[in-house]
Amino acid sequence: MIERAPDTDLLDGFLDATRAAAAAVAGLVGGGDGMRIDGVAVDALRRALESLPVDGRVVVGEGEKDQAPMLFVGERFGMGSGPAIDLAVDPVDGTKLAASGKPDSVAVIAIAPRGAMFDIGPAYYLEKLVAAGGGRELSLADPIVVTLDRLAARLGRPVEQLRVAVQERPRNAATAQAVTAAGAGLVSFMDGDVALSLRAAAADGDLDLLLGVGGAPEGILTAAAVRALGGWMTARFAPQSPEERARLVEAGTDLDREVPLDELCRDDAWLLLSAVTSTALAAGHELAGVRLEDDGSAIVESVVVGPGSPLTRSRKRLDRDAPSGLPSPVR
Ligand SMILES: O=P(O)(O)OC[C@H]1O[C@](O)(COP(=O)(O)O)[C@@H](O)[C@@H]1O
Ligand SMILES: [Mn+2]
Repeated sequence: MIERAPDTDLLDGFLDATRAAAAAVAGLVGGGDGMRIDGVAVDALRRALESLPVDGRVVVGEGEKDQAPMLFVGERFGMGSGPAIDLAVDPVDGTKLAASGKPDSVAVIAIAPRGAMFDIGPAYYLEKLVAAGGGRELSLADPIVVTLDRLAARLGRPVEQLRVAVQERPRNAATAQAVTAAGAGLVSFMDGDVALSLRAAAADGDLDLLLGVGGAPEGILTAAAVRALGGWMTARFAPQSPEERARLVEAGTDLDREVPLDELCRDDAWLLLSAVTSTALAAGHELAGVRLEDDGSAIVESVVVGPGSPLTRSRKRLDRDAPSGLPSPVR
C-alpha cells in the first residue's frame, strides 16, 4: 500500500506525539501516581496529534477499563485533510510500572490506513498468542503442549529451550502451569504486554511466545507490529466479567471465533513508541527510559516498527520551549 503509506515526515510527526507523552511524564516516573501519569500523557499526545496533516480517527483507545484518562474511540484528530489514518493508542502502557519506576513502560500508538485495524468493540480483554518466526499453524484452539511442539519444530529448537511470556494474573494461572508442565521456560511479567509481545514476535530467541489474557487495546497495538517483525499472532475475545460478556453479546460479537493476524491488522501498519522507563524490545534493542536534563529538556528514546523497517530506533532531545516538545515540564 505504498501510495497510502505515510511519508517519513509524517511518521516522525506521529512518533513525536509519543515522544511528547513520554517527555511530559518524565518528572512523574517513580512518583506513585499512575492516574496523573495517564492524564498528563493523554494531554500531551492529544496536543501533538492536533497539528498533524492528516484526516485522523481514533479507533482503539485505552483507559476505559480502568477509568483512566484516555483518547476516545471515534475522536478525530489532525488538520482534517491529507491521508485518512486510523489510530490505536495507549498513552502509557504500563502505567503502574511508570508510577513505580519499573521497566517496560511505553507511550505507544499504532497507525494504519482507514479501516485496517480490527474493531474490538466493547471488549476490554483478549486472549493472545504472539509467536516468533511466523507460524500460521499456531492456534489458541490447540492445547498449549501442541502449540509448543509446533513452535519448537518451526524454530528448530527443543521445547525446553523455548521462552514463553505470560502475564502474571489469576486468569492466566492455568496457562502458566501448562507452559511449565510442557518443560518450556516461563517468563512471568506483571504489566506492559505491548513491550513483551514485541519481544515475543522478534525472531531472536529472547522470547519465543506470549500467551494469555491481556488488554484488548494492547492486542491491536501489538498486531500492528507483528507482521513487520515476521511473527504470528492470533486472538480471541476473553471477557472477564458478566458485564463485559453481556456488552459483547449485545454488540453481536462471535465470542468463539479466533481472529488471525491478517484480520487483527488488514493492511500495512506502523507501531511507534517511546520509552517511559527502560524497555527491552529485542536482543540488542534496549531503549533507555526518558531522562530529564537540568535545563528542563528531556531525552527520549523511541522505536518505529513498520513495513520494511523492523525496529528503527532514534533518540531525540525535546526542549522545554519547542512547539512539539514539552507542554510544560512536570517535576
Ligand atoms: O491489568 P489488567 O486489567 O489485568 O489488564 C492487562 C493489561 O494491563 C497492562 O498490564 C497495563 O496497561 P495500562 O498501564 O495501560 O493500564 C497491559 O500491558 C495489559 O494488557
Ligand atoms: Mn495498556
